[in-house]
Amino acid sequence: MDSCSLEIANWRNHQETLKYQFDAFYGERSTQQDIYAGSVQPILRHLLEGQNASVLAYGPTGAGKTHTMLGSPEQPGVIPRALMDLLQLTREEGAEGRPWALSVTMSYLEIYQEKVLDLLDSASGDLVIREDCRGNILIPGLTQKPITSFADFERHFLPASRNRTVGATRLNQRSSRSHAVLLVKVDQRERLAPFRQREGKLYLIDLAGSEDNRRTGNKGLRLKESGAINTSLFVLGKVVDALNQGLPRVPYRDSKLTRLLQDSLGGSAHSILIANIAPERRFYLDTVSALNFAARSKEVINRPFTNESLQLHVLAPVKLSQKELLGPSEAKRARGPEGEEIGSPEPTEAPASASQKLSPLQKLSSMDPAMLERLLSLDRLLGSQGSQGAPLLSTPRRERMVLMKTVEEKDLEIERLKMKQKELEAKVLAQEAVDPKEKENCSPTVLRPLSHRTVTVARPLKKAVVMPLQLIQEQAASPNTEIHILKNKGRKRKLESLDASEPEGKAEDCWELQISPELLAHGRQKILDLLNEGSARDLRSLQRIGPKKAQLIVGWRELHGPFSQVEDLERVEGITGKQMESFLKANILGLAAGQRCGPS
Ligand SMILES: Nc1ncnc2c1ncn2[C@@H]1O[C@H](COP(=O)(O)OP(=O)(O)OP(=O)(O)O)[C@@H](O)[C@H]1O
Repeated sequence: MDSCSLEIANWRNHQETLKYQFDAFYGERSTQQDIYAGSVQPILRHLLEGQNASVLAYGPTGAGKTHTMLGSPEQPGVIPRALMDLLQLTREEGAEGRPWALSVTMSYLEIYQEKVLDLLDSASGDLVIREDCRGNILIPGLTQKPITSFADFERHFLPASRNRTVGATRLNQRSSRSHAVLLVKVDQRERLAPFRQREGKLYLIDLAGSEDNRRTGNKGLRLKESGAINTSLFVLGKVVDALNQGLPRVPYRDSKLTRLLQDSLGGSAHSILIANIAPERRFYLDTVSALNFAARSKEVINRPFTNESLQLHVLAPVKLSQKELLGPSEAKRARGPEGEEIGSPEPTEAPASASQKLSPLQKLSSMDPAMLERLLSLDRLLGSQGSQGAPLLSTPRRERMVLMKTVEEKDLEIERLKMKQKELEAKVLAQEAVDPKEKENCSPTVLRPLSHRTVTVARPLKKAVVMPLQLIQEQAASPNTEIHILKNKGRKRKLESLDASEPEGKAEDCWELQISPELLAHGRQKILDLLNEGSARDLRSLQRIGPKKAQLIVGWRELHGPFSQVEDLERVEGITGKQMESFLKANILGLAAGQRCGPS
């Protein structure tokens, strides 16, 4: 329609059209330069402000993502153009006499079948993705090559690109079978006081294409790859939806791709999504799906911020004494045998005079920013509560550390209690699923939000264990009866015998106790058959399986083959061990209840 919108026929209703509004729309006549200059180039300057940026090419297989990102020698794409400009910018900004010294490094990786592989070091194995205390995503062990010129970049990038996994499918002779991620880091160091440091990260991502395997003709390995690609793109969609809906849990960890992009999706980056679409009729549904995804992604609001810190050696020029830094007792330990201050050529000044010379910022600069932030918020909290005494920030470092440790421990304890709470909630819900009548009897407090409850809400759970226990109660009524139960020990299931005189609470925890071993085995087999043979729709008939989980299960099955036991569900990305257990319990108890209420 115009440079920001497009309109396509609505396949559901031929009288209507679907209209999409984007920041930019590039038609068939657009050139690589149009896309780069119009949408990508403007974000590069943010890297020099210490902010992150990312560009993702998304779309169905064969629609031109690699062409857009890499291009050809005649029509270079986003990656070579961005690198050329960024290196030029950093040379200008980092020139002698300018306030900041700049350096650029590059890393290049692919996510292939949920493995993170270093393309600059083909010998490296699957790398782990971690998050630091400030929420930055890191990949320890990933190669970083310093680059100062475009020739440097090409020297590393071109051979590494050949390491990328590609393969022929019916729709693309050189189809990318992995998500390729080029990471370019710009580090800045201020040449004069206060010697600030900044880091800006640029992710340039060529995503693997979503694939309809009926059309790609994928089989064997291609089908497995396709399963991994579709699952991770599905999770990407889930993340975008969760961000749009403001859900408390965004499932970043459900795939390597979204985990890696955690600080670029709804995080601190300037993000651009390029949705590649193919205008041919046979790609119509792929086009609608890519446009819908792009429209949803456009709603995500990122909040870019500057990654800035102060260099530690800044403390020497301001003559900060060891005592100021460490507190009196640690300063003593840090002194040499003659009492001279280690690492300080200047004579020691009295703490009072030293501190008078320091601005508050300089004093705080010695601290880990995360800790500083927490201390500030604690100080604010104490202030708002009218607490007496010195604020935390002016207590000596050692005491501060002790206080921080206590706070951390309390946090961990709260987290542990929250987990316990969730576990109990899951049990209550499982029980409700089994016996709706009991649900009516349950106290309404069971469904109150977490914050309104105390941590000991086990009582409704106890009350909810009614129907399936009948069998046990019958058996327990006869003295000296031994009941066989299946007890969870780690992942191994062990047959143990439990004396009927076991305390009631223990019997309650072992829900398998509530049904006969035959019924249990039958239920497990029925669920396993459904997991292996059911369509996404069939899977939704299971308790605790919604449309998204059903899709994840189908994706996993495509990738890894049939489940050998129900517990394998835990291996599906996005399904935790706890969820698997609560799934097993709800379904088996549900089946058992069905059998008991049946015509027999
Ligand atoms: N705008 C374009 N101009 C010229 N050729 C193009 C254009 N877009 C794509 N192509 C060509 O179409 C073919 C498929 O494109 P490409 O490999 O970039 O698709 P893709 O979306 O990356 O696919 P996959 O997801 O399977 O990796 C390539 O041969 C590419 O050169």
